[in-house]
Order: sequence, then structure tokens, then C-alpha cells
Amino acid sequence: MKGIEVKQVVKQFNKETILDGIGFTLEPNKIYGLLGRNGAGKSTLLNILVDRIQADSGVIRIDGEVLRDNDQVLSKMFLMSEVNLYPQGEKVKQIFKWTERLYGNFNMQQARYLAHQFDLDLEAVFSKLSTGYRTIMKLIIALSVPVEYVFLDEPVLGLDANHRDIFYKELIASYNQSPRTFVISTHLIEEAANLIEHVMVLEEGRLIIDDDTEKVLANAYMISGPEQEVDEYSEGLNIIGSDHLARIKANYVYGELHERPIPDLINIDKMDLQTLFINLTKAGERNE
Ligand SMILES: Nc1ncnc2c1ncn2[C@@H]1O[C@H](COP(=O)(O)OP(=O)(O)OP(=O)(O)O)[C@@H](O)[C@H]1O
Repeated sequence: MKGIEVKQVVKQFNKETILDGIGFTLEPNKIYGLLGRNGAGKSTLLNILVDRIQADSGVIRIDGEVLRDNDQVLSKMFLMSEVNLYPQGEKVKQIFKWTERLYGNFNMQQARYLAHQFDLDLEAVFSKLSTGYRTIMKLIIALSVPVEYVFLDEPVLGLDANHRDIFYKELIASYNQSPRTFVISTHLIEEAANLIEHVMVLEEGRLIIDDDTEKVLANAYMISGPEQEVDEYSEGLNIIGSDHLARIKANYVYGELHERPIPDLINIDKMDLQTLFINLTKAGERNE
């Protein structure tokens, strides 16, 4: 089977359970969004997927083969993350060459093109780059390595709005040119929402959403109007949060609506991914 299969992955740090029996599959050539509050375990999960951190239990298979200590499957994957693995004193162009030697292949033409798009100086020394440009260099490498599975952990960290825009466009262009699987962990949900075909939300050690974005959003509603009418109509629905604005109330609902007609004073709008995420993951805070 092509793709990544994750079964019952458990990870604890200092007796605290970070991943509590996580299971999901990643299909070939799809763009996934991995969402979760700070400390939810996104980086831990991505590091487990590339065997940089070992899970306490569970099984991960890449194209049908077990991941653990398997160099052959590891060469199909790349994790771009915060960690600076690159030789600090080297120039950008030397780091590109170093990556080419490491992977046996590298799309140097693509890397040079992207460096030009982002205005990254190939002669610059890595350690002297600004925070944003360090991220840019790592992104360029992630988009130019010849792998089937690319994991991007907070790929736009430190990037200004223009550079983020370039990144989103170039990611799509690169994906269209050479389809592969991407998993993007990000807090900038609104910006990334259009890229993400499939959304995974990590909360308290579990995946509370793992579905196609379109399907998820098709069930996400904001019901607004006078408080009493809104509450009456919302009864029996899966309310995940609410807001008040003067005498108007909005209930956020994730799930199916009633089949009966919508009362005159009630407005029903679709919720965007960020609003859905905020309301779904606020619940944990209330229970603390
Ligand atoms: N090496 C480690 N030793 C101990 N605890 C760790 C270690 N790595 C991560 N943790 C803890 O595991 C939890 C999850 O961390 P992780 O970095 O995976 O979260 P995240 O979802 O990526 O967060 P953020 O969005 O803030 O980057 C945190 O509570 C963190 O403190």
C-alpha cells in the first residue's frame, strides 16, 4: 500500500501523555494540515514520523514498510523544522550542494529559482541570515529535495506577509509540477486554509478531526440572531461555542442542522476553519 499508516502511537514525556494512541493514514499526493494549540504535540508527532523521536508504542508504516531504523523508507521523507541542522558557517549555495550530496539528488534549478523569488542571496553565510531568511532557506531545501513525503513544521515562522504569500504560491506550483504528500503544521490557519485538502486537529493527545477540509467545513455553522431564538433553534445540535454581540447571539455548531425550516429571525452562515478550530480547541481550556 502506498502512503503512511500510523497505528496506536503513544508518546509520553516525563509521565505526561502527549500522544494518546494516535492513528491515521496519509495518502499519496495530498496536502494535509496538522493543527493544534501550543504544546499539543504536533512537532513531536512529525519527529516521530521521520524516526527522529521514537514513540513508546505503536506502529508506523511507510508504503507498507515499518519505519523504525529503516534507511530506505527514511530517504522518502523530509522534515523541515526549527532545528538548525545545517553547517552554520557555510554559504547558502554550499548548503544546497551539501543537501544534494546527502540525498543523492536535489532539484538545484528549483532551489535557484526559489532563491530568486524570495531574494535570497546564494553567497550569504547561513549563520548571518535573519530569522526569516533562515526559514526561507530551509523551505527552499524542503521544496527541492526529491522525496515523496514532505513535513513542514511551522513553515512560515518569522516570514513577513509578502514572503508568506510567495511561499503559499510556490508550494502549490511545486505540488502541481510534482505531486507529493505534504503535512503542514501551522498556527496561521486562515492563510493556509486554502492549501489544506485534509485537516487533522490534535487536542489532548488525540486527533479530534481527521477529514477532508471540504467535508469538515460543510458541517461547520454559525447560527446567529436574538438570543432566545438562537438558543431555541440550537437545542439538540452540537454546539461547540458561542459569542455575544449586544443582543445578538451566535452559536457555533459542528454537525448536522435540523431538517425543519429555519425561523425568520435566525441567520445561518458557514464557519471558517480558524473559527472552527478556535471553538473546538477552547473546550479543553474550559475543562482545566
Ligand atoms: N524532549 C522533550 N522532553 C520533554 N518534554 C517535551 C520534549 N519535547 C516536547 N515536550 C513536551 O511535549 C509537549 C508537546 O510539544 P510539541 O513541541 O510537540 O508541541 P507543538 O504542538 O509542536 O507545540 P507548538 O505549537 O507550541 O510548537 C509539550 O508539553 C512539550 O513541553
